[in-house]
Amino acid sequence: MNADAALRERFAGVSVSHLGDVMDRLNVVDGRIRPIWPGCRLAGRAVTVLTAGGDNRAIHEIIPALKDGDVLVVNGQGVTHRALIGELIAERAQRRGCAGFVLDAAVRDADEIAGLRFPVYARGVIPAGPYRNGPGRSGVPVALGGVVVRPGDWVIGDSDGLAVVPQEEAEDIVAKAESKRDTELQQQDDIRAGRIV
Ligand SMILES: O=C([O-])CC(=O)C(=O)O
Ligand SMILES: [Mg+2]
Repeated sequence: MNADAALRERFAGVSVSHLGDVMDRLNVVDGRIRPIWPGCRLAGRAVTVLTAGGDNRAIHEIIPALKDGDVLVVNGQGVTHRALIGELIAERAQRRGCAGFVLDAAVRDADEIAGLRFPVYARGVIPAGPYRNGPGRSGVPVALGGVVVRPGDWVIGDSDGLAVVPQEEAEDIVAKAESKRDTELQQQDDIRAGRIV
């Protein structure tokens, strides 16, 4: 297993709440960017897109470059009256090994994406389709629900929401989150055994 795959597995084993806690409760994304199907989980490194509201040209352009474990992070200006992606774009990305999408924007084809079990987090769901005119950029730092995401940063999602882990600190942060998880598991045992009342 390469280093990224090993880290991905460790991130998948901790909760987003614990990751937020060990980053001083910062680096947690606006809670209005939600998983679009129940049980959705996500861990991978960011590939970034900045696009005009309601326009997915830059997303189409980046899909063929996606690699195993990438998370596509899109700043779509928070626009929720037009969907930037749907089932077809999702399935193309999934077939390239993409770990999921996170959009500060809306999406569509929610049932079909749930059927793919492809992790997608978005600010909204709406049937209205996108324009494809541009402008857009990729590979730049983007804002995601109040947090800066640079290409290569880790993005972790569970049912509570999303956290962004700076790439330089990934090992340190995941180790602290594992430690917090283990401490709380012990506390849970103590509660169940009546040692903590
Ligand atoms: O039409 C689009 O570009 C978005 C969409 O519904 C899909 O990817 O299935
Ligand atoms: Mg569609």
